[in-house]
Amino acid sequence: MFNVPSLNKQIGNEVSAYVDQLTKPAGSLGRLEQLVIELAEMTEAHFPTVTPPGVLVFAADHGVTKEGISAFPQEVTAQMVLNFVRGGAAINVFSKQIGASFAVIDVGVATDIPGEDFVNEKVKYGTNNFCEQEAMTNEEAKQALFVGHRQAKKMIENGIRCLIVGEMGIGNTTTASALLAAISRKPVDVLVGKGTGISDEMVEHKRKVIERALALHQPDPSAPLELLSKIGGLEIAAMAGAMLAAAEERIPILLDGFICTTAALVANLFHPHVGDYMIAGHRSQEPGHRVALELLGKEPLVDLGMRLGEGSGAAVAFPLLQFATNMLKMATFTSAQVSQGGE
Ligand SMILES: O=C(O)c1ccc[n+]([C@@H]2O[C@H](COP(=O)([O-])O)[C@@H](O)[C@H]2O)c1
Ligand SMILES: Cc1cc2nc[nH]c2cc1C
Repeated sequence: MFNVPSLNKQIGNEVSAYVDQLTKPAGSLGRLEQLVIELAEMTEAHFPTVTPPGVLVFAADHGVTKEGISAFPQEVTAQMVLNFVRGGAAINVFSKQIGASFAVIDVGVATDIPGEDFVNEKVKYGTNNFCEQEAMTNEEAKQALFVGHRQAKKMIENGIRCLIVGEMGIGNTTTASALLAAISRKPVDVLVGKGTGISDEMVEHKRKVIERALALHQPDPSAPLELLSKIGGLEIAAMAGAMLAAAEERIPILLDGFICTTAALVANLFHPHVGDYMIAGHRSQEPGHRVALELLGKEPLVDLGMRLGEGSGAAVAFPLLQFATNMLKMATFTSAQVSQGGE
């Protein structure tokens, strides 16, 4: 279904050798050196660039909110979409700062959203409550996946060089925790957290809600579309689709927090090479994020105690990618006539 190329390790080796010729002790720019090599392997460019970046925010609702698992009511999803449209959310401000193209996509908000400055690709008016029935049909999961795929392809055609995938969906830390429990086979209590800010008692209730859903559906991670249809979210499916599209086009993907990284794991179930095109932006406070990052084999660039979502943590980490690529503008020992050190 998806066609993701392998990394170009040869170009990586060539850039690695060039980085060692720059006027600095070998390895002294630390992780930034590794980053520019990874970006070269992804993009097949000796001088990779990540600008301009693009930010896609997928919004959808979750039937499981009926179980009382969030600190906020469901209508906040639609209200925040309007806030994104008007430019008032954190990701709007941060996107402007990093010069990103920005789009917000309704892939499954529970109500109709007035106005036109957003992409209306609604697949369904929110998922069903997965404690009682499947969240959506296989067909709906596939539709949502391809909404994300199309939106990312469009942004890439318009020239973005790095993709940030954000989300908005009240209840989606419950959905992401259920997906991660199915994928990692870890007990729910090590994954589940406070999301938007619930009490310890509510976290305990949230754990039971997720365990009920897992017992009902017995989801199998070797069948990712079924996994999404049983216990997924429409925005999570779309995020996975967007990541698959970016990897197909050799566009680096900068990951955000817990929900985004869970979507990344889902994308990896569709194609094992997608993860090669991902860089973890930040570590979210949600406990499951640590597990998701470990499973993906990624170490985040920053850890600022953030837990917002929307793509905000990735946007904050983005300038580090610019530092990494700009490193290649340094002089070499030869061009600057600086003596090289020995052993
Ligand atoms: O990205 C994260 O790590 C993250 C952690 C906690 C909460 N969120 C955001 O908060 C919402 C989900 O929280 P909740 O409590 O309603 O499940 C959703 O809109 C996410 O964007 C995001
Ligand atoms: C206000 C608010 C903003 C958000 N942005 C992403 N998730 C969110 C959840 C809430 C509640």
